[in-house]
Amino acid sequence: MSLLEVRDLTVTYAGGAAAVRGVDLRLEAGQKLGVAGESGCGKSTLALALLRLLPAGTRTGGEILLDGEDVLAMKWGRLRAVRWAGASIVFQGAMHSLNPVHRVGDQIAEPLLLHRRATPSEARRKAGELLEQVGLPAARAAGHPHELSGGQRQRVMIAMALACDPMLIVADEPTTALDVMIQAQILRLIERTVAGRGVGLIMISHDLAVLADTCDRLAVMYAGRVVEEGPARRVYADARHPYARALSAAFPRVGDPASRFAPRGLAGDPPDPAALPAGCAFHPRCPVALESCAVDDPPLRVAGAGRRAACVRVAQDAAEEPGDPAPPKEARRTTP
Ligand SMILES: Nc1ncnc2c1ncn2[C@@H]1O[C@H](COP(=O)(O)OP(=O)(O)OP(=O)(O)O)[C@@H](O)[C@H]1O
Repeated sequence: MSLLEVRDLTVTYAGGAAAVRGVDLRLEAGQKLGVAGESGCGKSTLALALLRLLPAGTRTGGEILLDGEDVLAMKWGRLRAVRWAGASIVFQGAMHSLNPVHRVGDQIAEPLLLHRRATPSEARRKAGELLEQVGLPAARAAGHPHELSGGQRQRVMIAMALACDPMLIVADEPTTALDVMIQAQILRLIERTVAGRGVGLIMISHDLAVLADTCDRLAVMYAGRVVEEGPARRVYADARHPYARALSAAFPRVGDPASRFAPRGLAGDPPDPAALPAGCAFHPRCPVALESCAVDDPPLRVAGAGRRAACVRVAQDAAEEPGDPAPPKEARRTTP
């Protein structure tokens, strides 16, 4: 049994925005899965859905099996027990996630008091240990969030996420608000933390390069769907879906002078999730779209060893070259 299995997940906001559409994902214990995509593609919605933190009135469908148990079907009491202890989330802006009026140590101790039935002195001691594990002096526990830098606050968020030894950590743009040096430190901290404990990690970012460097596998989302999924470095270096290829071309590669000349960005904007185009949602922006793409919306299909992509052209090539096909030649020439 996988640590996490997401089956045909759909999320529709009260106003009708279909933010996540039929997402299937799987994560094994100790594995790191990156989820990438442009702003508005549904990454944060997916993260919130995993812990059932979506706003009231949002409709969900499908299954989110965490260690075999469906998060979407859990009774309220069970769900409360699973949050922090089964799965925890690290959000982007730690200043907004931490309570400004409470001491840092008390905030780390709170999940321990609630979920681990720790005594106040045990929880305080553990909070100090957790701070040291994320590279902060235990004495920082006595401080308030405004006394810490952005990077230090993000370390506190990671300490909180670890407090109850969850099986799964979901990190939603954990380093986006930080400068590049601190970003690298926090990424290494997350990697070490996950590796040392064997927990699963889902890391969400618009930055494919960061995910390729940090994660084992990568899922690329577009308009609420996963359009490509596979081993992280291979998806980054040689994406099969035209959107994933455009996204990876938007990030220059160190040591690859040719990539400096790769076209940046994609023409047009992602579609409004409340008014999606017919067929493949990417077809109006796709440089290699066929006529049928305005009608057909292909599912994820095998696109090489351990890889899947949702593009009619990839499916054609996969049929011609079973095993590990090259990306469509025409598409490669015209990378957007
Ligand atoms: N509470 C909400 N009510 C209605 N629509 C929402 C709500 N939250 C998000 N959306 C819409 O759902 C879509 C997906 O948003 P989401 O925040 O999941 O995307 P994202 O990929 O995480 O983007 P970003 O990187 O900008 O955070 C967007 O079109 C967004 O406007």
